[in-house]
Amino acid sequence: MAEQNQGPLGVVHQQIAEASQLIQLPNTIETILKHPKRKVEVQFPVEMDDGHTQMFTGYRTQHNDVLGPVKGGLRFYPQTDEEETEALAAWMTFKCALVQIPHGGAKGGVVCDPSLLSDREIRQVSRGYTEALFDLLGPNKDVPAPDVYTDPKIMSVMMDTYSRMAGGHEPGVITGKLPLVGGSKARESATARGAVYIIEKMLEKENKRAEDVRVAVQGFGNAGQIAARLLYDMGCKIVSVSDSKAALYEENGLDIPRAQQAKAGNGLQEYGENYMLENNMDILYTEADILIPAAMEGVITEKNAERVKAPKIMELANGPTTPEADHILKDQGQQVYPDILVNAGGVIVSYLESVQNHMNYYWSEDVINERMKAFILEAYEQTEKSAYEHKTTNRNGAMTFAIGRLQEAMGYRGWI
Ligand SMILES: NC(=O)C1=CN([C@@H]2O[C@H](COP(=O)(O)OP(=O)(O)OC[C@H]3O[C@@H](n4cnc5c(N)ncnc54)[C@H](O)[C@@H]3O)[C@@H](O)[C@H]2O)C=CC1
Ligand SMILES: O=C(O)CCC(=O)C(=O)O
Repeated sequence: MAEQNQGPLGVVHQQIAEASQLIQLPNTIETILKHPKRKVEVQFPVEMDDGHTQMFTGYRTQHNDVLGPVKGGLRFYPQTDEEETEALAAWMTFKCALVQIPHGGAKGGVVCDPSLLSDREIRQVSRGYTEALFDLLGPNKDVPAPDVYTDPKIMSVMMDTYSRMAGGHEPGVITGKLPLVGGSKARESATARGAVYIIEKMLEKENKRAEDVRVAVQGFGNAGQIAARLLYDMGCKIVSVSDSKAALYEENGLDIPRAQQAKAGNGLQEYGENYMLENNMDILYTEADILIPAAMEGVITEKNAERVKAPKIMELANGPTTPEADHILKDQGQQVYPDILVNAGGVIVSYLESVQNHMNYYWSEDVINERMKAFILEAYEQTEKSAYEHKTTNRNGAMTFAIGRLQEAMGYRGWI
């Protein structure tokens, strides 16, 4: 049954309800999982380059900390709001539980369009947000990280602001920093690489060659662009890529290094007019073996799920598929690999970054990739095993496994 709220919060509540029903979860636990521990809205002033002062609004939701300090990204995005932040924080709780790292879930956002801000203004927004939330953050409380339109430079400035206020070096307060100031190697590519490890394993199980696999990737930022490049380097045919302004399509496979060059220049459209899809969203309906939504929430809904042709949908974005669309895709025989599994490489390496910060000793890229691979492939096996045992979808498989761990921890800690 569809819940009234069809935004991201309605989506995550429906996902919790479906999984809870499958494992006959006690009502109290389902209720706890539908309510964040804390959500805050902050307003802070920033002096703009022209001398005037502008107020900015920021959000942070700490969803559930039964497994450890809460953790989750921060987006600088004009349309971000309290509801989106709360939904994304809940997904972080289930993601961390699924991949078995000792963290709870959180998420944050600042309402702004960084493409309209100078570097100095972005830095001041990062400082203002950190100052406003200082009391709630900390290596053992809440550890933010990058998400949409935020990057390692922003994370480094936030770490600097927190450290100054705390009166000592505190690298573990935030992850996704630049390596020179305590960031982990391999964090920038981690979200995409985690998904690629799963795809490699899947191809191995199905006895398929990368060269025979056609992939479409929606979103050409940290997650999408790096995934497209890693899969291209592996030999897959990347038939379509898109960002917020343009979508490219080439039946025989795009030249991804050339697309990256175009993106770094004037935009994907620079790749060539002949390759442009008329409508950006048409990327979702291309003939591909794997569709990777890697941009925003709610792009596959009951309105367009019937048009999606790819037999496998790997959710590199958070929340791209609504529950109604999930049901349509299942009836059409398509498999959706859920966000809390597919994009977990990012938070796994973030966890490894905080471990390195606590030790003050840093590992090589190979060590980090190998450790992340072990975590994510274990979660992949658990997802399929749980889906098989409950005769259900991979999303419900992942959610029931994660909820089972949360339930057990709540019991041990005496919450229930
Ligand atoms: N950065 C990370 O470590 C992680 C990111 N994610 C998720 O991955 C998704 C993408 O995040 P990032 O790549 O980090 O952000 P990003 O800021 O690096 O890139 C976002 C990309 O999405 C594109 N985009 C925005 N609206 C679009 C639209 N309507 N159609 C097509 N493309 C559109 C933008 O043009 C840009 O290329 C988000 O859902 C995020 O929550 C999930 C786990 C970790
Ligand atoms: O790296 C992290 O801590 C969180 C990344 C994130 O925001 C996500 O997985 O959605």
